[in-house]
Amino acid sequence: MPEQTYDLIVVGGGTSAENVADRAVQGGLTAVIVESELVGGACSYWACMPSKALIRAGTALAAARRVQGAAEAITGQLDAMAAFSRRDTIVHDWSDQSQVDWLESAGIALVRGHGRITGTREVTVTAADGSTTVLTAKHAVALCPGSASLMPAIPGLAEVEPWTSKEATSAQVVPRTLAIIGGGTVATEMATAFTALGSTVTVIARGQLLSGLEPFAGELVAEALRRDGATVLTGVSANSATRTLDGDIAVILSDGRTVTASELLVATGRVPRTGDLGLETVGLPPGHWLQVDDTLLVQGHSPALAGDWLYAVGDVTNRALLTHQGKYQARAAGDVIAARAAGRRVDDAPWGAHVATADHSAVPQVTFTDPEIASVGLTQAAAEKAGYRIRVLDYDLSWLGGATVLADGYVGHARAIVDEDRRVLIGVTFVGQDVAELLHAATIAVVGEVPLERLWHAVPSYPTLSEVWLRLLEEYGRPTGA
Ligand SMILES: Cc1cc2nc3c(=O)[nH]c(=O)nc-3n(C[C@H](O)[C@H](O)[C@H](O)COP(=O)(O)OP(=O)(O)OC[C@H]3O[C@@H](n4cnc5c(N)ncnc54)[C@H](O)[C@@H]3O)c2cc1C
Ligand SMILES: NC(=O)c1ccc[n+]([C@@H]2O[C@H](COP(=O)([O-])OP(=O)(O)OC[C@H]3O[C@@H](n4cnc5c(N)ncnc54)[C@H](O)[C@@H]3O)[C@@H](O)[C@H]2O)c1
Repeated sequence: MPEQTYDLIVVGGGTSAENVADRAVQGGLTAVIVESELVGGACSYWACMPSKALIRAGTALAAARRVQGAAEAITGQLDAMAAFSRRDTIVHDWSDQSQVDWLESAGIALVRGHGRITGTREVTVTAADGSTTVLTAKHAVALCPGSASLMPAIPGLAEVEPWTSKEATSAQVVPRTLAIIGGGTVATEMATAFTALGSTVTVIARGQLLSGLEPFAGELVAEALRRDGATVLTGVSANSATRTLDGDIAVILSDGRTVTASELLVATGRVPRTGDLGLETVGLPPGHWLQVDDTLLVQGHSPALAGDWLYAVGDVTNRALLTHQGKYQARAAGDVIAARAAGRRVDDAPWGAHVATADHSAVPQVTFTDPEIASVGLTQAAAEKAGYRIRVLDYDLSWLGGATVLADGYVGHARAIVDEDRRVLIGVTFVGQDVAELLHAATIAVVGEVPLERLWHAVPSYPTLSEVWLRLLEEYGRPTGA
């Protein structure tokens, strides 16, 4: 059985893993990544990139339709096959060669196969042909196995073999009719994509759409999906599923209705890929999310965890299931692993170089529906629950000169949450066409705890959507200088 030794072993080869390894190597360590499928992970091949590629054809067309003069030039239909082809190019036809080349250029070793912890600082990799390699880490092991689709225990569901996000994002045909169970990010984004591609879509959501965000976000998205021909059912659950004689899937709802569709997508959240990771060998329960501290060290009471050697990064921590947030955690983890290995000072105070402080209070997210949703920090409800003394600022984006120029009949809304005790922003949400690129300014304001008085000096250009910043400040009231 071959054996290899590295300073750092990273299990999983997604975006989080790549960034942990890269930072550790830049910090002077040797690192190996263990990957059982495609280097680059979910984001590149089954999640962010293909889903955004599928959505883009529809939103580009819709944007042109909203500009008199441009709309007249649209004489044909959206070409779904061409959209699939563009998606295939964007995911490199599911080849990870370019990412493998990048690993090599970054000085990171790769072992293909399924990794399992088999002891303290030890990972055994089983390759596709059954052969095994034992890897030993001098300093640390970082677990980055990501997450998988949650399949709820609905009678008949497994038997009808529904799509998960993986089948939806890699689809090669447009289903005539598509039912979607779930009302979160995947459900609303895929409803947006497949409605534009030509499916007749029915969303089955047990609550309101996008219930973790400001309520107006889900309401505007539901309104837009209905306008575009989708059916959005809220406050109903799927009780069972079955195949009909003609091969369709029938979903029986809690209110007695039946939704029949040629495909069914289940988009009800994620589970950690920790069931077969060897966690039991170090006293951790398999199948659970991994608890970490802000330096991404796995928390637990087992003596096998002594010596600060086991880290977890990305979805598996259940902190914020987003590519950019996993990469942020990874930069901190890679740097702190290198610092601890070299006996250098660890900068673990809040907002220090070696901690993922933003996970708690400033997570940005764009939901690529039409209208888009861009949000960071706390919603009004979350801020109230956390006990902040807040003021809520609302503004209708359609009143902006920038919106008037951007699109005829622009629909959108902004909300900012002010912490009245510190007079800083703790949450911002924008909903509307092209608001994604507004988000980073909000993230900087929240992370930087920029006083409202200073924000008056950040002058937005006219006529752009960013003038919403001025309007929100005016809603709050201009400082008098008295
Ligand atoms: C449909 C969809 C769309 C999304 N869109 C966005 C978006 O637009 N923006 C955004 O920020 N986030 C988005 N996300 C979330 C984003 O995809 C994840 O947060 C991100 O991919 C997580 O990265 P990760 O490195 O933690 O895990 P992953 O990317 O899942 O990587 C884990 C890797 O580990 C490998 N692996 C697992 N176990 C083992 C093992 N034992 N041995 C060897 N290898 C193993 C897997 O094969 C996989 O390649 C989306 C998610 C979905 C489902
Ligand atoms: N643009 C983006 O950044 C983007 C896009 C897609 C996914 N993601 C990430 O991927 C993660 C997974 O997305 P998701 O949409 O699967 O999860 P989610 O948590 O966003 O939504 C899950 C939905 O399923 C519903 N649900 C849960 N259990 C159910 C059940 N038993 N029956 C019926 N409904 C049920 C919930 O009420 C919720 O509406 C998210 O956390 C998100 O951060 C991000």
